[in-house]
Amino acid sequence: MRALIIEPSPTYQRILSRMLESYDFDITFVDTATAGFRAMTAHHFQFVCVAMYLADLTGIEFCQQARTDEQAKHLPIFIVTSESNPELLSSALAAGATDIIRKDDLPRLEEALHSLIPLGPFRYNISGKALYLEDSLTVAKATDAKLKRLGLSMDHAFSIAQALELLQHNKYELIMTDIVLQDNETGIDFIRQLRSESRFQQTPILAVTSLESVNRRILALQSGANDYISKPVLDEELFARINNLVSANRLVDQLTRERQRLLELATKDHLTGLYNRHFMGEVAKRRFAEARKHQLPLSLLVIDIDHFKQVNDQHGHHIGDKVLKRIAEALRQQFAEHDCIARFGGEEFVVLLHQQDLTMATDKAHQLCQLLEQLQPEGIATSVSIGVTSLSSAREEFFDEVFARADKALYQAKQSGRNQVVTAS
Ligand SMILES: Nc1nc2c(ncn2[C@@H]2O[C@H](COP(=O)(O)OP(=O)(O)OP(=O)(O)O)[C@@H](O)[C@H]2O)c(=O)[nH]1
Repeated sequence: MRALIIEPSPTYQRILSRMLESYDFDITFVDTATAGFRAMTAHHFQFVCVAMYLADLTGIEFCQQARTDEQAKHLPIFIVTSESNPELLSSALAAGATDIIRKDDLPRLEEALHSLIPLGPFRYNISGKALYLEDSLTVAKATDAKLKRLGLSMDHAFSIAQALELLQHNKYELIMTDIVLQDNETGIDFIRQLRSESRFQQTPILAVTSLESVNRRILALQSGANDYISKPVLDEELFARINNLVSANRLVDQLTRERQRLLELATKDHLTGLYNRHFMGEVAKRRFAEARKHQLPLSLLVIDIDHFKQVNDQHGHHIGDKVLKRIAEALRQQFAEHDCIARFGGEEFVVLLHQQDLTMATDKAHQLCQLLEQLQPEGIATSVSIGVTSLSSAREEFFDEVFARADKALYQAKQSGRNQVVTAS
């Protein structure tokens, strides 16, 4: 990594040198624009800092001249100055300076370098794999080398079929596609195909288009590409666009995971992973309304472990927890996904049986009672008592009322000796 500093003041040369030394730059110091141009012909620099006033040119004139040279057209050039005259500063930007760094605000140079220079100490924080659909092996190889410098390894596909095959077996941080492909295929078809599948809805897609094809670029974006880059591809632009795409996608991933975590915390019981009482209340509201509206059956089981206090007392709370988890697992296996199962508290569980009438619900309750009697979680003989009821079709009922009826049935099951089902209509 080479940097060029064109600075006549030895003091500022020292200050800049000290500031950049931790970044392991190979720095060339010169004190005139002429010497600067000479150095730029001899070496390739990653960026240049130039003072505003030099013996031969101003920093503004230096920028103007540098920008006429093809090699230095896109080179980051920072004018480092004590000047604060806004007109002077805006003419520096107009002349092609990348940024103006005030001498009393030098840390801004570091910030600017972080966003501009993709290599060395300023390497983007990217890793993983990219897929590139490109029918030219030469272009693909050159891109592979560039992506390696960014920290991405690249798989290359010549055709859409090959790309889709690779996507079956690999996870990619980024998908790049050329727009014009061989055999009447286009990158637009590929992008549309990807976006039609839910698993690729969020994957960042970068379209690679030729400079003049504005319509294709628009079509690529309309088809679902997140961004495009035009050929001939400039390294710095490619790095910046990829970095933006991959970082934004990671942020979305992170937020999605966090949202999922918060949702779990709010809706699930932390010990068993079953829904909690609050969530069951919310689901019940919707299911009750739906059942009333369409005259559908709906039933409720209230399940309570018998003499659970003895399990805790004889085997310890820790084993009691394991028993609760094992019973929760059995409930999950026993009921369908659309039946809402919740731990209501302590050793009590509630199941909302979707579109099942009282007879069906009672059968299920009996099966469950037998299953749990045989389960012997942690080698401990356990049983449950179950109260069953259904939503009345004759009159409007709400959850609390139906729950109270099932709970009363459960109480009767306990009173009648436990390990049994009582049905209330
Ligand atoms: N291990 C464990 N025990 C719990 C938890 N929540 C509640 N309990 C225990 O569950 C037991 C419930 O006892 P009781 O309400 O007397 O009921 P029971 O012993 O099951 O008797 P019956 O319901 O009448 O058959 C108490 O000992 C509580 O401490 C929990 O999260 N983990």
